[in-house]
Amino acid sequence: MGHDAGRVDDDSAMRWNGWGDPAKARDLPLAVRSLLPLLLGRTRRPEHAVEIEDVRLPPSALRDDDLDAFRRAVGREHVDVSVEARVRHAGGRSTPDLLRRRIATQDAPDAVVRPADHDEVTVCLEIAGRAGIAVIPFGGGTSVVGALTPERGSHRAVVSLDLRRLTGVLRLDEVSGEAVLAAGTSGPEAESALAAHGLELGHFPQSFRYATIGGFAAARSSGQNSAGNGRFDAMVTGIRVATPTGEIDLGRAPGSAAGPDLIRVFLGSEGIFGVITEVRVRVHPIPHGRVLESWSFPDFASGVEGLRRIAQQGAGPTVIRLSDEAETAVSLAQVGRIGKALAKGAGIVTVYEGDGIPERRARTRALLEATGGVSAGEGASEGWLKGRFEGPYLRDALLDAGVFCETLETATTWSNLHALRAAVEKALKGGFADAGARSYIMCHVSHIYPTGASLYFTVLAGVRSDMLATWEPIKARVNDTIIAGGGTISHHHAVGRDHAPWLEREIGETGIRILAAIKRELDPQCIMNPGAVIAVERTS
Ligand SMILES: Cc1cc2nc3c(=O)[nH]c(=O)nc-3n(C[C@H](O)[C@H](O)[C@H](O)COP(=O)(O)OP(=O)(O)OC[C@H]3O[C@@H](n4cnc5c(N)ncnc54)[C@H](O)[C@@H]3O)c2cc1C
Repeated sequence: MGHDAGRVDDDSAMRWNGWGDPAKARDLPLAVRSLLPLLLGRTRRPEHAVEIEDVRLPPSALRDDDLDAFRRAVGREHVDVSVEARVRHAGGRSTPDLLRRRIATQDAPDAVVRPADHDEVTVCLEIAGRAGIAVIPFGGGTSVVGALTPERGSHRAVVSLDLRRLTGVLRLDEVSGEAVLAAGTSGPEAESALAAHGLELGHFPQSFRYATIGGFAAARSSGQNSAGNGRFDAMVTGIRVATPTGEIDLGRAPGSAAGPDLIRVFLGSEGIFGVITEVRVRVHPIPHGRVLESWSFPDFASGVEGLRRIAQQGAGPTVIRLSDEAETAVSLAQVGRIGKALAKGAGIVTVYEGDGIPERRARTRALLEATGGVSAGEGASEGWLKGRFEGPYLRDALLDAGVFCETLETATTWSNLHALRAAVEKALKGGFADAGARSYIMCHVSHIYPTGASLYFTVLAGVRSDMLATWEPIKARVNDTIIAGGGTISHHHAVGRDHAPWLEREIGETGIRILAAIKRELDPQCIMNPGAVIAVERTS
């Protein structure tokens, strides 16, 4: 399969204040522009966003001796205090992150430091520990939960430790189907290096082109092929981490009863315990053959029933994605067609890759037909496949046009899925209505398990006042609703700083104490990404 491979290891590959390839930035397509007034009423074009040259940052708080120490560790050219480098590492790619990039006065890390390997990472952590400098590991910079916000904690400065020089397949065991990948390897780099051996990892989040292997592990990512390949956690068989108090290298056997599984401690750790430098993953032969089929359901509920049966009976598509009526109506799943054709009901996209496609497809078809689905040919699935990494470009164009656009996600059991979806939708609609804004809420299910599924919401709103100030209380209300409604605070975007205040309500006070104790042991000075996942005051 083609993976749109390409190197993305230099900063300029990503638009500094938006998504993706700067050359692909574009205005809103006419069809979308005509649709918006119908959905949201009149919107107000915001002020022009600032250019990077006009951004004002506080001067770097690092001293010459700090910079010299980092330069000796990684090489002079790999320590950068320029405004451009600092701004490019000032946050992730959530809508609040992008809104913060649109104003002139910003905050940013005091320097960007780029180690080349595990040993250089270790030395950087030693320097930071001795000097009392906070460190934020930086992979692809695609976090959408505030995990890269330059928080200093109790420290005088913070550096962004950019890991994209740690690249490549470090070891390959073709007999066992395992590869050790350097943590800064991007999705396309990993797939093209494996493809040279006829192998595939098969992890394709929408951020695939920019996000890194270490970031997938640190944020417990889940990709579009999760129905076939599982979430990223499930692909990880080993991990190497540099922490401020020592190294840990885990995962010597495919199954083990040697105490609690410490690999899991680092999956989802978002840089708070140390820096993941290597990830061992299971790989499989590149699948040959791909079959696409789209389905139309009378409504979301019958589509969900089809998905539940597929998950519980192991029918076997590689990708399955169900859009609700609102998402189907505007063809959100097919980026090139958004707003062009208004469709009814709820649409499902299925993709099959690999062996045994005819049998897997026949099983899936039988289950979807039994729950009210009608096959709609390849069309919508082809459209989805073609545009599956392009959707985020649209958000920039919407923000430029004065339309608020953000996504959020959760997961719950099948029996609770409809209640949770309704509650989240109500919280979103109510929140925007209270702020005097019309909103359009869409939802899809794209990760399924025998016991439940994810819910992924895309929100558009005609916010006429300050977008960030309007969104923050609505997001808090939605988080409250998710926790009260039995959902997880994140199915795959992780915790970062945006969800941290809600984590305790999910894992309990004892859960937070366990995480804080691990952090105190590995990072006693709390230099590692302070304030992400657990509040700084819980770790001291
Ligand atoms: C448009 C868009 C679409 C997205 N689609 C998906 C999707 O489909 N599925 C999905 O799961 N997520 C998705 N995300 C979220 C994001 O891409 C994932 O969380 C991804 O795993 C982050 O990887 P990264 O390399 O960019 O990490 P970063 O954003 O750089 O970092 C994320 C967190 O991990 C830490 N970190 C990064 N690397 C390391 C390391 N080597 N060691 C220790 N800590 C580290 C950082 O400090 C930070 O706390 C999307 C984001 C965007 C903007």
